[in-house]
Amino acid sequence: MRKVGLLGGTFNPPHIGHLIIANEVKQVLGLDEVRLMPTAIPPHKHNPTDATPAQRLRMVQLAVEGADGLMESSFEIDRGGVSYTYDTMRALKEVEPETDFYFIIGGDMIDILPQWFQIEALCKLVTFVGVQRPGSSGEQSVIPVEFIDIPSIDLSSTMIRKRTEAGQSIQFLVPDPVISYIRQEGLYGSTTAKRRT
Ligand SMILES: Nc1ncnc2c1ncn2[C@@H]1O[C@H](COP(=O)(O)OP(=O)(O)OP(=O)(O)O)[C@@H](O)[C@H]1O
Ligand SMILES: O=C(O)c1ccc[n+]([C@@H]2O[C@H](COP(=O)([O-])O)[C@@H](O)[C@H]2O)c1
Repeated sequence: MRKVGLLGGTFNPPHIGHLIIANEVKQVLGLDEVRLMPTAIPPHKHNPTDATPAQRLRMVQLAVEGADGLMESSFEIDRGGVSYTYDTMRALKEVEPETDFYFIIGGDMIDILPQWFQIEALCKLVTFVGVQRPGSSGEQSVIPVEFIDIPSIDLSSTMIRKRTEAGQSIQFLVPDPVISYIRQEGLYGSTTAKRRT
């Protein structure tokens, strides 16, 4: 059986927290690969209007370029609509019945896991892997989650958007090719921030 990690997210934009989590979990669980999979429409979040699904997918591609064992997945964006993980996993299991999937979630997600669509059936399709996130409650979940100890990273896409909007540097927080893309596309108000990032 192949062991594949999935890090689903909005990735608006991707940041080094995403890459560190994916890489740490891959190493600790001995996964063959981890796929960063941007949602089409996120189920429990405002649908981003500042970056399109195609732009978020492109940023994820640029973020994982050259990273050993990390790759992007366009599976949810290709499907379109609201990206319920249960629907995704049922579809993925049909395409790859011989793969064991490990779905990675940060501490903030663990808190709302019981409210996910078809959560009990979903638990039979994936192993949830939890990583801590500053500001979220510790390693407790009513849903079975395998917790993994990784360096805690106090970073979010919201912080990156705010810094960009304010013309502050996002260097080292976001991979360089993604920073260039953000500028090129004028995302998050970056046209005014150009000289300072
Ligand atoms: N710094 C972090 N530490 C732990 N988990 C994280 C971190 N950043 C993101 N994650 C996890 O990665 C997944 C995808 O996150 P997402 O793309 O929504 O980024 P975000 O930083 O949470 O975005 P936003 O600030 O826009 O809400 C989620 O499971 C989230 O909990
Ligand atoms: O399926 C659900 O009900 C569900 C509810 C909330 C979040 N998720 C998934 O969790 C991942 C992280 O979500 P987000 O909102 O932090 O980008 C992403 O892959 C979402 O599709 C899934």
